[in-house]
Amino acid sequence: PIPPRLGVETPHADELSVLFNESLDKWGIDIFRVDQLSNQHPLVTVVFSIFEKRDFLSKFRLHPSTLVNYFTGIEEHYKKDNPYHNAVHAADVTQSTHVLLNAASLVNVFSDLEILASIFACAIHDVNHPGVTNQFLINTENELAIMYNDMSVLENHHCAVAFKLLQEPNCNILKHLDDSQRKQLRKMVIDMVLATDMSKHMSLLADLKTMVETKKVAGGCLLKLDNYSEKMQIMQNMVHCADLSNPAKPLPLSTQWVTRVMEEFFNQGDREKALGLPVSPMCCRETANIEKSQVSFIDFIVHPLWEAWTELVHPDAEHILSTLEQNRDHYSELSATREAEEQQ
Ligand SMILES: COc1ccc(/C(C)=N/OCCC(=O)N2CCOCC2)cc1OC1CCCC1
Ligand SMILES: [Mg+2]
Ligand SMILES: [Zn+2]
Repeated sequence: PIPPRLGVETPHADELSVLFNESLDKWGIDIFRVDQLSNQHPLVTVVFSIFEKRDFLSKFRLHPSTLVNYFTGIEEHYKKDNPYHNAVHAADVTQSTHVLLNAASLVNVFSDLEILASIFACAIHDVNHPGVTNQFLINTENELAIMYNDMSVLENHHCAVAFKLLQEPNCNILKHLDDSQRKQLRKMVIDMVLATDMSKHMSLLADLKTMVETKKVAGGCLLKLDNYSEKMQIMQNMVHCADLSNPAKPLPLSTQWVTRVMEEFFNQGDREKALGLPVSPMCCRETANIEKSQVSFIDFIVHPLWEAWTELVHPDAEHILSTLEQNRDHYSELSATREAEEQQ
């Protein structure tokens, strides 16, 4: 059967293709609307449309039905009842990275294979996420923590599931890549997905800052990226930025992500309480201060990262950084009024 032009069968195909024509390359596309219009296949349609737009089907001789088959399998392995870590988040991170790759100062920096690897990594980066953190899996001696010896447990699992699925019948989208390309892609995808483990955040950011400093010295051109590790550093930070981009999106999108991530945290807190385990930070639905947590998350993690990224790709990400700063002030004002109310 010939796959539909958007990769998915939906009664809203016309509306969805208008939305993509207008906003697939834009920061702040309403990814929740993509989820609705695509009949709850946001990841398949986002990946398929980005690959079409970048002409990857012909560049890498990807077969449309194999592509739809594989990413439908991946999408099905994202747990629909996770409030946050579901296929909509994967579609969001994938589309966000697609936009970041279009920065003027990144043109000609990455090869087509590196771009394919980045988009692929985003699409699979949280596949089969159980809706709890690495720490929870470690504390409960979950079979995944035993399997991966407590090291980047979730991120190792996401990679393994994604590459195992490639071996299913009619799923091998990389069939027509040569062995060297396939080996390079596999290594790049693993390097990027493992870098989405929040425990790597501080070292990733430190390296990014160093690169920005030296780049400034080297007259600001990014073309100096000749070795693998420097290029991979940029790709890892790009995917990490996309993974932490919720607070830098237009407020109506950002607030929906906050509600979803808190719901997932609170579910974990409920389970920790039921197991007699100490409840993790921000996971107690009785005591959590949602706005306050977002303000510190932005101040200590997200803003420093986006500040460094914005400097690296100056001036292409200025509007993203200013949206982040506006949103931060919004949460800060909300948290102040909430505190004032609680005083009365
Ligand atoms: C929209 O809000 C958030 C979005 C993303 C994240 C994080 C930390 N993403 O990190 C990458 C994925 C990851 O490793 N996680 C996923 C979340 O749980 C920890 C492990 C945290 C967010 O808000 C938190 C912090 C302040 C109140 C709740
Ligand atoms: Mg993750
Ligand atoms: Zn993620």
